[in-house]
Amino acid sequence: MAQTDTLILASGSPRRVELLAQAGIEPARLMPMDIDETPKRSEHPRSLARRLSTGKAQAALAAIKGDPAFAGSYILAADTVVSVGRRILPKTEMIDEASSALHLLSGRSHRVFTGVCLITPDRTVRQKVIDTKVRFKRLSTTDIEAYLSSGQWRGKAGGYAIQGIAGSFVVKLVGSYTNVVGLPLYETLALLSGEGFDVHAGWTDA
Ligand SMILES: Cc1cn([C@H]2C[C@H](O)[C@@H](COP(=O)(O)OP(=O)(O)OP(=O)(O)O)O2)c(=O)[nH]c1=O
Repeated sequence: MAQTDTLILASGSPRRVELLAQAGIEPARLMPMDIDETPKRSEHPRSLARRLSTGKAQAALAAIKGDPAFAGSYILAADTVVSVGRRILPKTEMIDEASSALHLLSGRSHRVFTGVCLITPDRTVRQKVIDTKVRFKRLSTTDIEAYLSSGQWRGKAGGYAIQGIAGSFVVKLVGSYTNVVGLPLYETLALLSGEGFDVHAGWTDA
């Protein structure tokens, strides 16, 4: 069975590292991949999450190609997309983007799609997209202004982080919580163990 020392996480997201650690998995290498995340015209959020997670994993594969140090490595990547209907919300880097996203999310349901892609040592490509339905309470002006000043929206799909203050906005969640944070743990571990990775290797007392 493969061990943790063969896992490359093609991500710079601290949340994804934390989520894997939560499941006792510590990647041997972090390889953030900078790819163009612009959605195609009228691209469905599910297809965008699939395409970007696969793109990140393939970019990491290209980066290690031919390097004997990485022979036998597994590459894991993910991409999280938030949508209201067919409308894809941006990963917010500017406060006005976050403000528009929060106004749009207020008092309604939205969906969070996370694509997960695993490339195995024999270069098999496995991918899944998991979606979670989330309903926010109606956000007051004070809620939104206070959230914006918290800065927790920075670098987050849809302008919020459910694992922080925005957890208090959620009136209903149907599906995987970890999927919203950025990596659906149940499905990711199933993918890894299904491809021969020993997901229990790190389940020792901390
Ligand atoms: C919706 C939501 C997103 N997020 C984060 C997860 C991701 O880090 C980010 C979505 O952007 P992504 O492009 O999926 O990931 P990233 O750019 O942060 O990292 P990388 O591409 O290197 O893997 O939003 C939360 O932390 N909490 C949430 O509730």
